[in-house]
Amino acid sequence: MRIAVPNKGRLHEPTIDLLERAGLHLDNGADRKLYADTVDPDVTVLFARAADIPEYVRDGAAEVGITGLDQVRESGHRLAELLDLEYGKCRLVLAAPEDGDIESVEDVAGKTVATEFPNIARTYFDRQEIDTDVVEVTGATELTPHVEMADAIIDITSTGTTLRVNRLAIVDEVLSSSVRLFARPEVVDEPKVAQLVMALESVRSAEGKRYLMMNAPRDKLDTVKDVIPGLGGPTVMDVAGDETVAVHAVVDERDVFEVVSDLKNVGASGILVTEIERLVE
Ligand SMILES: Nc1ncnc2c1ncn2[C@@H]1O[C@H](COP(=O)(O)OP(=O)(O)OP(=O)(O)O)[C@@H](O)[C@H]1O
Ligand SMILES: O=P(O)(O)OC[C@H]1O[C@H](OP(=O)(O)OP(=O)(O)O)[C@H](O)[C@@H]1O
Ligand SMILES: [Mg+2]
Repeated sequence: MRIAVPNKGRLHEPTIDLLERAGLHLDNGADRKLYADTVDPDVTVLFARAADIPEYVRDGAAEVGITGLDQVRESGHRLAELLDLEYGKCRLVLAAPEDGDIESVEDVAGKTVATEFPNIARTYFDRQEIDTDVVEVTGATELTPHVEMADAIIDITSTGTTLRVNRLAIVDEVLSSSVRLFARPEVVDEPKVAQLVMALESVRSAEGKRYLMMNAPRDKLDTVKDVIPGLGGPTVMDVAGDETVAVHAVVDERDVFEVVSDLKNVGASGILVTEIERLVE
């Protein structure tokens, strides 16, 4: 199985990090190569531009790909979405100069809109039957209204800083995007693909969770159990001697602060809090 992942830019590192945490360690020195082997002899990682990944997958150069939903929509290819990986969150918006007279989508009729996403833009305007001239640019889209190249833009925003700095206001949201795992429809049932989905899901399930281990007096076990907010009941193990048991549990990271002091108060000792790499549910 070949997995196409972004070769650079903001999506590169979190994607490599996710694959690593999923246990698919990439060969050393993978960073500057075009592809990398992994610990699994049947899995290779291909590095491609985020915008080209849908084409790699459609074409069969890779079975699956990891890239933004915006890129898949822009490509127009029909790919199966297997997982929302929930990073690279951004919105594609229609924006226009703050002090101009474009306040709704209808105001863009007969005007020019610059974008890196011409296919998404045309579909968006066609659906609303708004006749607009879409001009394709490959970056710095926010500049175009200031140099009379365009009256409005369709571009990515996340914090809103770039729009604000360029005195552009959001007129409408075109698409809400995040990074997804995509596959060619024909391969979705292949065992290797299912294995990858499970591995990536297990990393996501472990995020924000901690593993608690402690000793507790056997006669306090019920109170200890009451204090632990459960993802299922805790695991209880006998330890040498009759009076003490070991208790293990998975808890939400945001509960740890309170739970640990509660546990201490009800008699637990030797409390350990550790990170969880993966959680297969
Ligand atoms: N500001 C942002 N916040 C969150 N996600 C973003 C942002 N900009 C882009 N993305 C997501 O990252 C994807 C890749 O963006 P892009 O191709 O522009 O690469 P980049 O990371 O910006 O690097 P470069 O522009 O230097 O090539 C986009 O398709 C989108 O899904
Ligand atoms: O709402 P904000 O947080 O300001 O983010 C939005 C900006 O981020 C992206 O640009 P990027 O930084 O990737 O530069 P690029 O134009 O070179 O892709 C995007 O094209 C916007 O310009
Ligand atoms: Mg960018």
